[in-house]
Amino acid sequence: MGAIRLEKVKKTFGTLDVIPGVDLDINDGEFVVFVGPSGCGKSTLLRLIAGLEDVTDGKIMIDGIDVANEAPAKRGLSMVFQSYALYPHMTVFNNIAFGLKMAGESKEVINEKVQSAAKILNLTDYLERRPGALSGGQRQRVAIGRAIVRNPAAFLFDEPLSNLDAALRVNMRLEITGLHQDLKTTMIYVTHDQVEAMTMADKIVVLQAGRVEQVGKPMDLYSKPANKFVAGFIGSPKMNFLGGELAAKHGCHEIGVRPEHLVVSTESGVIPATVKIAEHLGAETYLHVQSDEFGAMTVRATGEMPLSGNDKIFLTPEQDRIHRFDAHGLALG
Ligand SMILES: Nc1ncnc2c1ncn2[C@@H]1O[C@H](COP(=O)(O)OP(=O)(O)OP(=O)(O)O)[C@@H](O)[C@H]1O
Repeated sequence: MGAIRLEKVKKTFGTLDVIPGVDLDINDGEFVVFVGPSGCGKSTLLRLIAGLEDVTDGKIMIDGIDVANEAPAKRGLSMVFQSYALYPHMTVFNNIAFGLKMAGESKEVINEKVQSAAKILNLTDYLERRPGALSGGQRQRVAIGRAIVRNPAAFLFDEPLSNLDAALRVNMRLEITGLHQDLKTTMIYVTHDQVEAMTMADKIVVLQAGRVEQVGKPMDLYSKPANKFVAGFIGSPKMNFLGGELAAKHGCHEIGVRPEHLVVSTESGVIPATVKIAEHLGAETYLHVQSDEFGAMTVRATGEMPLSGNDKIFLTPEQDRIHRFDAHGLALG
């Protein structure tokens, strides 16, 4: 089991109100991603769940029991850190086995669990090496192995991939998603990278300044963001926000149009613009353009797009892809 519920969880550091009050339900077996900009409180929220920080107020329920005042070891959760936190003088086997040895497990049980985790993580050939002789991705897998053998109610990941290079990050992302599919254990994953959130999560929790801005499935946040913050944070490149008469025509303060929802024409359209930079990626092209009325905008076009700097173009938002926002930045239905 691994259902986690936060009830009015608050955290202050001295006079700093980092988490003013969060309510959240995480279902057993769910992959939940906490995402938000630097300093929004996502690591703090994870550390509160893990018990590495004490709550100022509120309840942390794991399978119906409030663990807010329990020691970390009593919560049945396993945390995987960005820094791996491996013991450099121990072999991979002993690093993975460490927690089990401390818990007084028998040699047979330890061997069986370590071998089984090593198999899942493709580490069988590396069990006798020390962490210094491993790649970053392999070290990360050892850290995950150490979490797996404890058979936790939930795995907690704190930006586990941010020390890895871009290609390895994509690989490890797939490995962790695959691991979740195999183990079906609750996972809470903290990242500032909305691409990781979109690709890995069953459920995304978008945080800003310690507040939950929106909770939902990745594609729901993409297609129905609750406000401008979520609209601008989820999706890449970022949504364009356009005010003025165009917004007034749609009965709102501002409209939001994603770069992939602007139709590009060299002949006619709603928004005249000048291409500043065209980034040709092969399958798609990012156009960074300037409009007299709306300023800098980004457009994502697919197919052949033989455009370059200073070309004059016209952009037309796809009607059914327009997001409408009021003066407070809240989405209008
Ligand atoms: N021990 C502490 N004492 C005082 N302030 C802290 C402490 N830990 C965190 N904070 C503050 O709480 C806020 C949230 O920090 P937190 O690390 O949770 O953010 P984050 O969203 O994980 O950011 P990042 O992506 O940069 O790690 C920040 O303003 C931070 O400076």
